[in-house]
Amino acid sequence: MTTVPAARAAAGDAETAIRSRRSTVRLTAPAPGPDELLDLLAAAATAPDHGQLRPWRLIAICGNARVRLGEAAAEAAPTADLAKRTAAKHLRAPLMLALVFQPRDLPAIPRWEQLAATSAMATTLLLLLDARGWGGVWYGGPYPDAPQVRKHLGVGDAEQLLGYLNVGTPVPGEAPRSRAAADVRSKLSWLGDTAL
Ligand SMILES: Cc1cc2nc3c(=O)[nH]c(=O)nc-3n(C[C@H](O)[C@H](O)[C@H](O)COP(=O)(O)O)c2cc1C
Repeated sequence: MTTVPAARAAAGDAETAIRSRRSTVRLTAPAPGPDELLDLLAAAATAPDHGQLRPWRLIAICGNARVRLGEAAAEAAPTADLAKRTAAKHLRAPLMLALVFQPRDLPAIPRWEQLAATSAMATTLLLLLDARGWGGVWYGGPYPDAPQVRKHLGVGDAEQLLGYLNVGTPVPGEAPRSRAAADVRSKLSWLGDTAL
């Protein structure tokens, strides 16, 4: 049985991990391998999820597969310059995790709840990566809805690409970015007696 002090210590660890997490843009090799990724994913899949639908899947893209995906995305760019920049964006991390949303048509669990569950899983995964010393950042694109990208990744008609989690090792020597505390006072209102 977990004792109260032990539970408090664990909560402290979790809070420290949450408060210190930052997205890492500058990433290098290595990235977590298949076994560690599955382990992390199993932990991330514990995020709140109405009905435990897990309405998502990930496609891990590494090595030359990033080049080929970059070429497919570049086809969607309107200019040659943007095409070049788009292709380069696929080489910024050793591992890209394409996040594919798979909503199901269920009256009791609307699409927005399934999207929220998917987002909760993704942010939990980023937090776990950060806590283990890996770096990660969520990008919405490039061109997640482009037919070339969808076809290349095999995104089905009923699915939606929610961008990529770029994953790898934070570039050594970069100072951790500090974070200004958010002023959330205007974000919380109460109804009822606050003397709890
Ligand atoms: C769904 C989603 C998509 C995002 N897409 C982009 C993006 O395309 N480009 C970008 O610079 N940041 C994007 N961000 C923001 C970064 O992932 C990151 O959260 C932001 O840079 C703040 O850094 P922090 O997580 O350390 O606070 C996205 C975030 C989310 C949740």
